[in-house]
Amino acid sequence: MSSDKRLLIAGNWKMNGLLQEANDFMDAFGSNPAPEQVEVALMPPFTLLHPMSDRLAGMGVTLGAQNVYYEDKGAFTGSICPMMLRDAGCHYVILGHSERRSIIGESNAQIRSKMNTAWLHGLEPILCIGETLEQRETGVTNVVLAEQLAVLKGAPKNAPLTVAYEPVWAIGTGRTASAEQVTETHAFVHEELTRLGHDCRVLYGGSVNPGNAEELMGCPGVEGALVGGASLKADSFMDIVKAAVKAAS
Ligand SMILES: O=C[C@H](O)COP(=O)(O)O
Repeated sequence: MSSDKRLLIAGNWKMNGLLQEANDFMDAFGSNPAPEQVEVALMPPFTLLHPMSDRLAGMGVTLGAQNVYYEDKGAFTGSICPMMLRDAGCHYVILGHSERRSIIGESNAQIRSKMNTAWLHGLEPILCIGETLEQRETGVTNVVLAEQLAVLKGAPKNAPLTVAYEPVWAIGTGRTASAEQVTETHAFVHEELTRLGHDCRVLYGGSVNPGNAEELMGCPGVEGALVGGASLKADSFMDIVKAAVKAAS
Protein backbone atom coordinates (compact mmCIF):
# COMPACT_ATOMS: atom_id res chain seq x y z
CA MET A 1 0.00 0.00 0.00
CA SER A 2 1.04 3.60 -0.38
CA SER A 3 2.14 5.19 2.88
CA ASP A 4 0.62 8.48 1.68
CA LYS A 5 -3.18 8.71 1.85
CA ARG A 6 -3.49 12.23 0.42
CA LEU A 7 -5.20 12.62 -2.95
CA LEU A 8 -2.65 12.02 -5.73
CA ILE A 9 -2.85 14.00 -8.96
CA ALA A 10 -0.54 12.31 -11.46
CA GLY A 11 0.13 13.61 -14.96
CA ASN A 12 0.88 10.93 -17.55
CA TRP A 13 2.37 12.66 -20.58
CA LYS A 14 2.25 9.42 -22.64
CA MET A 15 4.40 9.76 -25.82
CA ASN A 16 4.41 13.56 -25.73
CA GLY A 17 7.06 16.10 -24.86
CA LEU A 18 10.37 17.30 -26.26
CA LEU A 19 12.98 18.95 -24.05
CA GLN A 20 11.84 22.46 -25.03
CA GLU A 21 8.22 21.61 -24.22
CA ALA A 22 9.22 20.21 -20.84
CA ASN A 23 11.18 23.38 -20.12
CA ASP A 24 8.21 25.52 -21.14
CA PHE A 25 5.94 23.44 -18.89
CA MET A 26 8.34 23.83 -15.99
CA ASP A 27 8.74 27.58 -16.58
CA ALA A 28 4.98 27.92 -16.14
CA PHE A 29 4.75 25.36 -13.34
CA GLY A 30 8.05 26.08 -11.59
CA SER A 31 7.02 28.83 -9.24
CA ASN A 32 4.10 26.76 -7.91
CA PRO A 33 5.40 24.09 -5.57
CA ALA A 34 3.04 21.23 -4.72
CA PRO A 35 0.36 22.03 -2.11
CA GLU A 36 0.51 20.21 1.21
CA GLN A 37 -2.99 18.70 0.97
CA VAL A 38 -2.50 16.91 -2.36
CA GLU A 39 0.41 14.88 -3.73
CA VAL A 40 1.41 15.89 -7.25
CA ALA A 41 3.33 13.62 -9.63
CA LEU A 42 4.50 13.80 -13.23
CA MET A 43 5.24 10.90 -15.58
CA PRO A 44 7.04 12.26 -18.64
CA PRO A 45 8.54 10.00 -21.32
CA PHE A 46 11.87 8.29 -20.46
CA THR A 47 13.96 10.86 -22.35
CA LEU A 48 12.73 13.64 -20.06
CA LEU A 49 13.14 11.91 -16.70
CA HIS A 50 16.61 13.23 -15.86
CA PRO A 51 15.99 16.86 -16.91
CA MET A 52 12.57 16.85 -15.21
CA SER A 53 14.10 15.40 -12.07
CA ASP A 54 16.56 18.31 -11.99
CA ARG A 55 13.83 20.88 -12.56
CA LEU A 56 11.51 19.36 -9.96
CA ALA A 57 14.17 19.16 -7.23
CA GLY A 58 12.91 20.69 -3.99
CA MET A 59 9.38 21.34 -5.28
CA GLY A 60 7.73 18.38 -3.57
CA VAL A 61 6.50 16.95 -6.89
CA THR A 62 7.03 13.21 -7.32
CA LEU A 63 8.47 11.78 -10.53
CA GLY A 64 7.31 8.60 -12.21
CA ALA A 65 7.83 6.59 -15.40
CA GLN A 66 5.29 5.12 -17.78
CA ASN A 67 6.70 1.61 -18.02
CA VAL A 68 9.58 -0.62 -16.95
CA TYR A 69 11.06 -3.94 -18.05
CA TYR A 70 10.99 -6.98 -15.79
CA GLU A 71 14.70 -7.82 -15.87
CA ASP A 72 17.42 -6.10 -13.83
CA LYS A 73 19.99 -5.58 -16.56
CA GLY A 74 21.54 -7.18 -19.61
CA ALA A 75 20.96 -7.83 -23.31
CA PHE A 76 17.44 -6.43 -23.63
CA THR A 77 17.86 -3.83 -26.37
CA GLY A 78 15.50 -0.93 -26.04
CA SER A 79 14.36 -1.74 -22.51
CA ILE A 80 14.60 0.29 -19.31
CA CYS A 81 15.09 -1.43 -15.93
CA PRO A 82 13.92 -0.30 -12.47
CA MET A 83 17.40 0.82 -11.33
CA MET A 84 17.57 3.19 -14.30
CA LEU A 85 14.27 4.70 -13.17
CA ARG A 86 15.48 5.03 -9.59
CA ASP A 87 18.68 6.58 -10.91
CA ALA A 88 16.57 9.16 -12.75
CA GLY A 89 14.72 10.04 -9.55
CA CYS A 90 11.49 8.06 -10.08
CA HIS A 91 9.24 6.89 -7.28
CA TYR A 92 6.29 5.69 -9.38
CA VAL A 93 5.98 3.50 -12.45
CA ILE A 94 2.72 3.10 -14.37
CA LEU A 95 2.00 -0.56 -15.16
CA GLY A 96 -0.78 -2.16 -17.17
CA HIS A 97 -2.00 1.00 -18.85
CA SER A 98 -4.78 0.07 -21.28
CA GLU A 99 -2.77 1.49 -24.19
CA ARG A 100 0.01 -1.00 -23.43
CA ARG A 101 -2.46 -3.83 -22.89
CA SER A 102 -4.30 -3.19 -26.18
CA ILE A 103 -1.59 -1.79 -28.51
CA ILE A 104 1.51 -3.64 -27.26
CA GLY A 105 -0.39 -6.75 -26.11
CA GLU A 106 0.93 -6.67 -22.56
CA SER A 107 -0.45 -9.57 -20.48
CA ASN A 108 -1.37 -9.81 -16.80
CA ALA A 109 1.58 -12.21 -16.35
CA GLN A 110 4.02 -9.65 -17.77
CA ILE A 111 2.47 -6.93 -15.63
CA ARG A 112 2.97 -9.05 -12.50
CA SER A 113 6.62 -9.72 -13.45
CA LYS A 114 7.20 -5.99 -13.93
CA MET A 115 5.51 -5.31 -10.63
CA ASN A 116 7.77 -7.76 -8.79
CA THR A 117 10.91 -6.22 -10.29
CA ALA A 118 9.64 -2.72 -9.53
CA TRP A 119 9.06 -3.68 -5.87
CA LEU A 120 12.47 -5.30 -5.64
CA HIS A 121 14.03 -1.96 -6.50
CA GLY A 122 11.81 0.30 -4.41
CA LEU A 123 9.46 1.65 -7.08
CA GLU A 124 5.75 2.10 -6.43
CA PRO A 125 3.61 0.69 -9.27
CA ILE A 126 0.48 2.51 -10.36
CA LEU A 127 -1.49 -0.48 -11.59
CA CYS A 128 -4.03 0.53 -14.25
CA ILE A 129 -7.23 -1.42 -14.70
CA GLY A 130 -10.35 -0.74 -16.72
CA GLU A 131 -13.07 -2.14 -18.94
CA THR A 132 -13.86 -1.44 -22.60
CA LEU A 133 -17.20 0.01 -23.64
CA GLU A 134 -18.36 -3.38 -24.87
CA GLN A 135 -17.46 -4.97 -21.54
CA ARG A 136 -19.38 -2.26 -19.65
CA GLU A 137 -22.39 -2.59 -21.92
CA THR A 138 -22.47 -6.37 -21.59
CA GLY A 139 -22.33 -6.10 -17.80
CA VAL A 140 -18.94 -7.74 -17.23
CA THR A 141 -17.06 -4.71 -15.84
CA ASN A 142 -16.50 -6.22 -12.40
CA VAL A 143 -15.39 -9.55 -13.84
CA VAL A 144 -12.79 -7.78 -16.00
CA LEU A 145 -11.56 -5.61 -13.13
CA ALA A 146 -11.29 -8.61 -10.81
CA GLU A 147 -9.22 -10.46 -13.44
CA GLN A 148 -6.88 -7.51 -13.82
CA LEU A 149 -6.57 -7.10 -10.05
CA ALA A 150 -5.77 -10.79 -9.70
CA VAL A 151 -2.14 -9.93 -10.60
CA LEU A 152 -1.95 -8.92 -6.93
CA LYS A 153 -2.61 -12.45 -5.65
CA GLY A 154 0.26 -13.50 -3.40
CA ALA A 155 1.90 -10.06 -3.59
CA PRO A 156 3.48 -8.80 -0.36
CA LYS A 157 0.75 -6.98 1.59
CA ASN A 158 2.98 -4.06 2.55
CA ALA A 159 4.40 -3.51 -0.95
CA PRO A 160 3.92 0.10 -2.11
CA LEU A 161 1.00 0.25 -4.51
CA THR A 162 -1.48 2.62 -6.13
CA VAL A 163 -4.31 1.45 -8.40
CA ALA A 164 -5.82 3.57 -11.20
CA TYR A 165 -9.31 2.73 -12.44
CA GLU A 166 -9.48 3.96 -16.03
CA PRO A 167 -12.52 2.99 -18.08
CA VAL A 168 -11.00 2.48 -21.55
CA TRP A 169 -13.96 4.24 -23.17
CA ALA A 170 -13.23 7.41 -21.18
CA ILE A 171 -9.52 7.64 -22.06
CA GLY A 172 -8.75 10.51 -24.43
CA THR A 173 -12.38 10.61 -25.57
CA GLY A 174 -13.67 13.58 -23.60
CA ARG A 175 -16.31 11.19 -22.25
CA THR A 176 -16.04 10.87 -18.48
CA ALA A 177 -17.65 8.20 -16.34
CA SER A 178 -20.54 9.65 -14.31
CA ALA A 179 -20.08 10.30 -10.61
CA GLU A 180 -22.43 7.38 -9.97
CA GLN A 181 -20.44 4.99 -12.17
CA VAL A 182 -17.17 6.15 -10.61
CA THR A 183 -18.49 5.75 -7.05
CA GLU A 184 -19.95 2.32 -7.74
CA THR A 185 -16.87 1.02 -9.53
CA HIS A 186 -14.41 2.40 -6.99
CA ALA A 187 -16.41 0.71 -4.23
CA PHE A 188 -16.02 -2.59 -6.07
CA VAL A 189 -12.28 -2.03 -6.65
CA HIS A 190 -11.71 -1.22 -2.95
CA GLU A 191 -13.73 -4.30 -1.94
CA GLU A 192 -11.67 -6.51 -4.25
CA LEU A 193 -8.41 -4.98 -3.01
CA THR A 194 -9.44 -5.66 0.59
CA ARG A 195 -10.23 -9.26 -0.35
CA LEU A 196 -6.72 -9.51 -1.82
CA GLY A 197 -5.23 -7.98 1.34
CA HIS A 198 -4.31 -4.57 -0.05
CA ASP A 199 -5.32 -1.19 1.30
CA CYS A 200 -4.14 1.37 -1.20
CA ARG A 201 -5.14 4.53 -3.02
CA VAL A 202 -7.42 4.14 -6.03
CA LEU A 203 -7.19 6.90 -8.63
CA TYR A 204 -9.70 7.64 -11.38
CA GLY A 205 -8.46 8.24 -14.94
CA GLY A 206 -10.26 9.08 -18.18
CA SER A 207 -10.76 12.60 -19.57
CA VAL A 208 -10.20 14.32 -16.23
CA ASN A 209 -10.04 18.08 -16.81
CA PRO A 210 -10.25 21.30 -14.78
CA GLY A 211 -14.04 21.36 -15.24
CA ASN A 212 -14.83 17.89 -13.88
CA ALA A 213 -11.95 17.29 -11.46
CA GLU A 214 -13.59 18.63 -8.30
CA GLU A 215 -16.72 16.50 -8.74
CA LEU A 216 -14.71 13.38 -9.61
CA MET A 217 -12.25 13.88 -6.72
CA GLY A 218 -15.20 14.28 -4.38
CA CYS A 219 -16.67 10.85 -5.21
CA PRO A 220 -16.38 8.36 -2.34
CA GLY A 221 -13.48 5.96 -2.84
CA VAL A 222 -11.64 8.24 -5.30
CA GLU A 223 -8.19 9.10 -3.99
CA GLY A 224 -6.79 11.04 -6.90
CA ALA A 225 -6.54 11.14 -10.66
CA LEU A 226 -4.32 9.84 -13.43
CA VAL A 227 -4.49 12.64 -15.99
CA GLY A 228 -3.44 12.30 -19.61
CA GLY A 229 -4.21 15.10 -22.10
CA ALA A 230 -4.97 17.77 -19.51
CA SER A 231 -1.56 17.26 -17.85
CA LEU A 232 0.36 18.44 -20.92
CA LYS A 233 -0.24 22.11 -20.22
CA ALA A 234 0.91 23.51 -16.90
CA ASP A 235 -2.15 25.74 -16.46
CA SER A 236 -4.76 22.99 -16.92
CA PHE A 237 -2.73 20.57 -14.78
CA MET A 238 -2.44 23.16 -12.03
CA ASP A 239 -6.18 23.84 -12.23
CA ILE A 240 -6.82 20.13 -11.68
CA VAL A 241 -4.49 20.18 -8.68
CA LYS A 242 -6.40 23.21 -7.31
CA ALA A 243 -9.71 21.39 -7.82
CA ALA A 244 -8.30 18.42 -5.89
CA VAL A 245 -7.22 20.71 -3.05
CA LYS A 246 -10.81 22.04 -2.93
CA ALA A 247 -12.26 18.52 -2.95
CA ALA A 248 -9.86 17.53 -0.15
CA SER A 249 -10.76 20.51 2.05
O1 LIG B 1 -3.06 7.83 -18.07
C1 LIG B 1 -3.97 8.61 -18.29
C2 LIG B 1 -5.22 8.16 -18.84
O2 LIG B 1 -5.04 7.27 -19.88
C3 LIG B 1 -6.22 9.24 -19.12
O3 LIG B 1 -5.91 9.94 -20.30
P1 LIG B 1 -6.84 11.21 -20.67
O4 LIG B 1 -6.85 12.08 -19.46
O5 LIG B 1 -6.13 11.85 -21.84
O6 LIG B 1 -8.18 10.67 -20.99
